Amino acid sequence: MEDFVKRNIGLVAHDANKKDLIEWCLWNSKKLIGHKFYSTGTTGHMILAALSKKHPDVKWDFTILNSGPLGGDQQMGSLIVGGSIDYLFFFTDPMTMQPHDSDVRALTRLCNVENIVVCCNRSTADHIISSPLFQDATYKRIKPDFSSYAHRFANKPLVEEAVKSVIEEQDTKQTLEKEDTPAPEK
Ligand SMILES: O=C(CO)COP(=O)(O)O
Repeated sequence: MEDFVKRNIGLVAHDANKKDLIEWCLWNSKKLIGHKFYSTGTTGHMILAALSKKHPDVKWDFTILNSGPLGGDQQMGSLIVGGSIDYLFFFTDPMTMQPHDSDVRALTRLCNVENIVVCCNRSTADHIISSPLFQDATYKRIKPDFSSYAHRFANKPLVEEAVKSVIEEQDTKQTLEKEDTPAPEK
């Protein structure tokens, strides 16, 4: 038998998709045993309850974050950037505008920044969990190299130039402000 490869899996679903994700987890529950899970608040509590009911003897390893609209999506994003998540199963609702839409977009964007596996619907989730790569210890995701972006100001003359122009701009502004100030009455 192949060695078990423990994955770090994010689980999130919008309200209209929670039933779908719970069903999917139950359907794949045997394949999910032994992995580590991170989930937004409401989704996480519901999935953990369902899995615990189906497998009362299994000790599920769940870290439950805040509810999505209360910062949970951002916490998940932070975990992704920190390298703690390998897969994100995020069943999104295509029909309802979310109050935290900016967080949702930021979360999916960070998956692409880090090149982690992400899917937003059940069919794709089926394909991912059935992929041989899901249990292939030799597969290593390519971590995109953004070092040239991160260090774009590392060039010393460039930094000095930027700082100098900010200071000059401020000096000019202050001089103009002084000129505009009415002279104090005698
Ligand atoms: O809103 C969500 C994802 O954007 C999910 O949050 P909950 O799991 O707390 O419902």
